[in-house]
Amino acid sequence: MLSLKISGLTKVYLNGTTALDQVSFSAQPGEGIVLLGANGSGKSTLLRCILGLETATSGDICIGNWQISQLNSQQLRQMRSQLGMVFQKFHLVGSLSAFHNVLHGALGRSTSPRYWFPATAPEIERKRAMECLDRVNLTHFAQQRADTLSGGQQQRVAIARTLMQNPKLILVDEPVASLDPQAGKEVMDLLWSIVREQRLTVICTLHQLALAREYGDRIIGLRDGKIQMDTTVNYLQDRDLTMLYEPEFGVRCSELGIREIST
Ligand SMILES: Nc1ncnc2c1ncn2[C@@H]1O[C@H](COP(=O)(O)OP(=O)(O)OP(=O)(O)O)[C@@H](O)[C@H]1O
Repeated sequence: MLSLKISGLTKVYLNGTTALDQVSFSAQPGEGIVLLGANGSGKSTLLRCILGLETATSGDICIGNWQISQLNSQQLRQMRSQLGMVFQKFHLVGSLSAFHNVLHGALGRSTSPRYWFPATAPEIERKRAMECLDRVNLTHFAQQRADTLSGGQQQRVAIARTLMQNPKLILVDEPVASLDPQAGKEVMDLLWSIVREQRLTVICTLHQLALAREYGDRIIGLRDGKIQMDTTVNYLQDRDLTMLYEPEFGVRCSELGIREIST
């Protein structure tokens, strides 16, 4: 379990775009945060800064005892090995089996070539990979090529690969954007039950407001790189959601599943 503290984080890209503007918040161990915001509001930039893939223009990020701006590249790699990442597009190696993809989750622990192949990986890692596949209910698909699995199954393999890392904090970027509603719900149920049982800290970007309401303990909304709202789901107001998405983006509230505001 890791805590996360973001203080005054600002990111201005070289072309002058301010993607994040004085973003500050903390996440406690075991907290499930859903990050909302229209396209271009800064969600991916925030995740990339947390991963140390983008350098902040100012401000800082502390993950556990690591202060990201102070880390050298070796320390950054060490820090990243504690973070799991689940992406919209799965990022599996399609020609490899589900099992082999999951095994690759152990590569953060060792760069030894032994870890690259199922035949040479240590027995303990192979056993763990099967346990991770079992946790996502894919034991029977272990030897199947990843690119022959359905989208929902591929996302479950990606979750198993993340589990293989033994992450303390998980960053999830639109995990169900390429899935149909049923598969998306199954993936979210699975992901959140794992997060709960392991008390992982999770930050998950979503575009589906119904899912955000269902799964987020806490919802942080970004607009134009600024935090527009930070609230627990019980206190989430339709008005707050409207402020995130309207009016500049021209999205009708009803299309987003937000009730129209009567005032
Ligand atoms: N490498 C980059 N160089 C310049 N500008 C960038 C770069 N990456 C992102 N931006 C800009 O930063 C802003 C925030 O982008 P970001 O991708 O973080 O938003 P987002 O909320 O993740 O959007 P989406 O929901 O569409 O994924 C946008 O205006 C985007 O055009």
